[in-house]
Amino acid sequence: MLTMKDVIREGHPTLRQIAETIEFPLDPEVKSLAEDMLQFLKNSQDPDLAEKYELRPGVGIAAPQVDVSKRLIAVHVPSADEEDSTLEFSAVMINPKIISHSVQQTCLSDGEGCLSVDREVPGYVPRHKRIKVDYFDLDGKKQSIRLRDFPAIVVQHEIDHLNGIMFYDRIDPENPLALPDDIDVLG
Ligand SMILES: O=C(O)C[C@@H](Cc1ccccc1)[C@H](O)SCc1ccccc1
Ligand code: NI
Repeated sequence: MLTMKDVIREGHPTLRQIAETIEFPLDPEVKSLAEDMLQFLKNSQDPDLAEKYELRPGVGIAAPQVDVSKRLIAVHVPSADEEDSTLEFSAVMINPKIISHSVQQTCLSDGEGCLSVDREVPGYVPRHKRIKVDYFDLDGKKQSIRLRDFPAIVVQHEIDHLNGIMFYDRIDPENPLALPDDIDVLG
């Protein structure tokens, strides 16, 4: 199982590389890593397992964060409504590509963090409010989905990792708390 010791931290060169496109048929090692990444997120959101294995809670993770420079991400976003246990969005995405997006932007009111960054970096991270993403699933089937708000933010954060981009690269260095016009602040 993946734990925090497998997660590389900022300063490691892999986090600044452009990850390689994954070829099909899928290498069994890639399929196994994908499953481990999704399981890591589920474990990290289980209070008992997170405590037992000292996992930071995560809603997304990209293969470069475990030092595998391939275009593979996992996302596991629980439903926003505590009462409603149905999941909001959970997927392994191979070669994900944002094919269209809204002009309108969004951001989290508390900014963002990263499993590969062991420090607070204050500031708003403007992202597309709505996105259409094409990707391949573990069966090699092409998927095309539309996301908005928090799930969209998570997927953009993870796809950034495939392109060597860290969330703080998107914070305005002159004024981290500046809000672009018409941005929708979440949470
Ligand atoms: O480092 C990662 O890629 C995982 C991040 C992804 C993420 C951070 C900020 C905003 C959206 C996605 C971790 O999930 S950070 C921990 C976390 C947990 C719950 C909600 C937001 C962030
Ligand atoms: Ni991150």
